Amino acid sequence: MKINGEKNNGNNIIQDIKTIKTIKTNLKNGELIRRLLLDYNLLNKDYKLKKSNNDLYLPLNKELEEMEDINENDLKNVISQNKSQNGIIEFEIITLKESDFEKSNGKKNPSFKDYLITNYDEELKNGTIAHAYDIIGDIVILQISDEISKEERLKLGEKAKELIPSVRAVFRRESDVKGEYRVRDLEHLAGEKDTLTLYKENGYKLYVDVAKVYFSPRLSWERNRIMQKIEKDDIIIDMFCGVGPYSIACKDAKKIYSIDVNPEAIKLLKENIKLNNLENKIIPILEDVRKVNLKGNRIIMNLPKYANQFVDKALELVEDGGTIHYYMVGADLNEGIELFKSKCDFEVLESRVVKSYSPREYVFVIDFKIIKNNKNNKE
Ligand SMILES: C[S@@+](CC[C@H](N)C(=O)[O-])C[C@H]1O[C@@H](n2cnc3c(N)ncnc32)[C@H](O)[C@@H]1O
Repeated sequence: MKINGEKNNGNNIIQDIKTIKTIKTNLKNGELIRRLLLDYNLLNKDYKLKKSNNDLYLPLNKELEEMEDINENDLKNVISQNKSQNGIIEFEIITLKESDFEKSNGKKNPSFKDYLITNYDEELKNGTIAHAYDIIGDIVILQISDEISKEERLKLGEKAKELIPSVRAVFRRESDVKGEYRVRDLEHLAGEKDTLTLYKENGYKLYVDVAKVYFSPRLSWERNRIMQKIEKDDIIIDMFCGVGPYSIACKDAKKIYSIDVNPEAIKLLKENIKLNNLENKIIPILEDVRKVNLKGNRIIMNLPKYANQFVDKALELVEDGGTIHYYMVGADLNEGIELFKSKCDFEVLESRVVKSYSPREYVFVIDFKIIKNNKNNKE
């Protein structure tokens, strides 16, 4: 990152000072924050941590600025919510000069992103190759357009395998998520062809088969937000559970009903329930949610593209006074609010952009507290 291009007192020398976003905390909380940053792949391993008196400085990845789904506030929330044994974690996010840090290893390999920037500048600019990629367990999924030749795609796959740490297999997105199961086609580029992996986030683990089920690591921040809202008496209905990331994030609730129509997702959900010792809490249901008859006080509707078709069903499932976490795709979240206005009385507890979806559309989440469910009262 280059900022501060300054003219030097008439000498006309342009000075580029490389800076690094950094977390400053005390030594006592340093280890906890270091582990959190590693979990989210946000610790910049090119530099050594810096100690000064009682303070520790942890350099952040430049990804923090590049990724549209993580912002500084999200990071602050996640850290604040992980209370240390002694209570509140004190920290601040500051900007330091690169020269304030010692390089961790002078002979270090370039990162995959550095490799892309050096060799594919044009493609990054015209969007045929993206900076961003997903890491799910030990599988990497790149975003490379069909316009890039197969030979070049395979070469990029091999480079990603070489330069991204702990990678077993590299694929590329061959289509958008599609169909009822919301699964995308993948092209294998390098490493093993096995698509099953073990993924960790927010203190739980998940088996994910990237070729058979929907899964997005970019929602881990959002799941953390939901996790913090769970009360011990909550009855959760996860209407579109997939392999269960939201259901498992709700593990402090009393009971969680997890529904999906994809048999592969429910098969993995059952494994994930065992993996996280939640057999007595989560009830997996392989079914079209339209056919399910249940009641809960917290409903999770993570099917953003078609959420508007399932609002009546969600209102049938929710108790009066309960909450619906409504994920939707659109240009403006008022589209969702207007839809609910025609069906029930509610209060909006919280709303936010979760991630961008297309050049003009976003995935939003709106937390609706359902005060009076007019539709059910009429029936
Ligand atoms: C966007 S994915 C979300 C999965 C999961 N919540 C997650 O975050 O990984 C939506 C899920 O809804 C499921 N689905 C689609 N239509 C459904 C229906 N009518 N009833 C139940 N599940 C459905 C799909 O199979 C898919 O797994």
